[in-house]
Amino acid sequence: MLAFEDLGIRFGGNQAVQGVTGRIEPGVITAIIGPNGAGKSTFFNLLSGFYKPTSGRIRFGEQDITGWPTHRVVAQGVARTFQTTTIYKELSVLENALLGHRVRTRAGLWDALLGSGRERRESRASLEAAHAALARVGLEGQAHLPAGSLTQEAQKRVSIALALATGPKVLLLDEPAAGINPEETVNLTRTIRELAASGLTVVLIEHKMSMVMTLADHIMVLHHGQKIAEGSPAEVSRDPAVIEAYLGGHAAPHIRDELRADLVQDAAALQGRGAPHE
Ligand SMILES: Nc1ncnc2c1ncn2[C@@H]1O[C@H](COP(=O)(O)OP(=O)(O)OP(=O)(O)O)[C@@H](O)[C@H]1O
Repeated sequence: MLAFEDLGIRFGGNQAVQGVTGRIEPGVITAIIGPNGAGKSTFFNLLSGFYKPTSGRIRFGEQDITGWPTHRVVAQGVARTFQTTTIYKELSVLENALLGHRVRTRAGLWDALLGSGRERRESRASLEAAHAALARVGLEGQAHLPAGSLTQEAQKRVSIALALATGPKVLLLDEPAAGINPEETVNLTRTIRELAASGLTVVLIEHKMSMVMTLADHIMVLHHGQKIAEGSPAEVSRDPAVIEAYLGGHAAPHIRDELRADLVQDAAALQGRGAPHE
C-alpha cells in the first residue's frame, strides 16, 4: 500500500534517514521503534510530505507521491498526528475536527463568502465527517468544550480526530502515548486497536514498549537513520541488533533502564501468551 525505496534525507552533513526500503501493509498495525534520534519522526515527515527526500521514492498504491506537498498527500489518504499535540486549544473539539475535514473539501473562500451551494453541501459533509471522527475516538460528549480544557489524553484524541476527519486510509501516529499515564495508555491502545479493526492502516512511533508489543502486528526498527530490523514483536524483541541498539551506549541511561525492564517484561508476557504474534 505505502511503499518506500532507498528513502533518505540529509540535513547538511547529517544523514537523518538513509536507504530505508520497505512497505506498510494494509490493515496491519505497524510500529516504528528505535532509540532517541534514530530518525523516526523524520521518517514520518518524509512519508507525510513535510520533508522532501534527498534520495529514494515513496509510492502510495499505484501513485508515486515522492516530493508531494503535505495537502496532496493528505488528500490522497495519508494523515498524521504529531509528537507534541498540535490542536487549536481555543477552538471547540468539534471545530478542531471540522478543520481536519476542510482539507479534503474544495469549497474556496468565494464559495464561503457567497454561501454557494457547494459551500453549503460541503459544510454539511464536514459536520458529518467531524462528528463521525469524534465518535471514533470517543469524544462525542465533549464536542462543544474548548479543546484546551480537556485532559492531555483527550487532547491526544482530538489530534487523532483531526487526522481522521481527513478521511485517511493510512494513519501515522507520532508517539500517541507520550505524556499520558498508564491507565490512559491502556484506553488509548484500545481505541487505536478499534480504529485498525475498522479497516484503517495504522503506523505508530512509540517509546512505550508495552504498548508497542501489545498493539503492533509488525515492527520496523530504525537506528542512526537506517532500518536495522523488522518482524513480529517476538522476532524483534529477541533480535541481537535491536537489543544492542537499545542497550548499547547510545540510549540515555534512564531510557536504557526503562527499555531493559520493558523488554524483559514483554519477553515474559509473550512467552506466557505463547507468542501470538509469531
Ligand atoms: N529539520 C531538521 N534539520 C536538521 N536536522 C534534523 C531536522 N529534523 C531532524 N533532524 C535530525 O535528524 C535526526 C533524527 O531525528 P528524529 O527526530 O527523526 O529522531 P527520532 O527517532 O524521532 O527521535 P526521538 O525518539 O527522540 O523523537 C536527528 O539527528 C535530528 O537532529
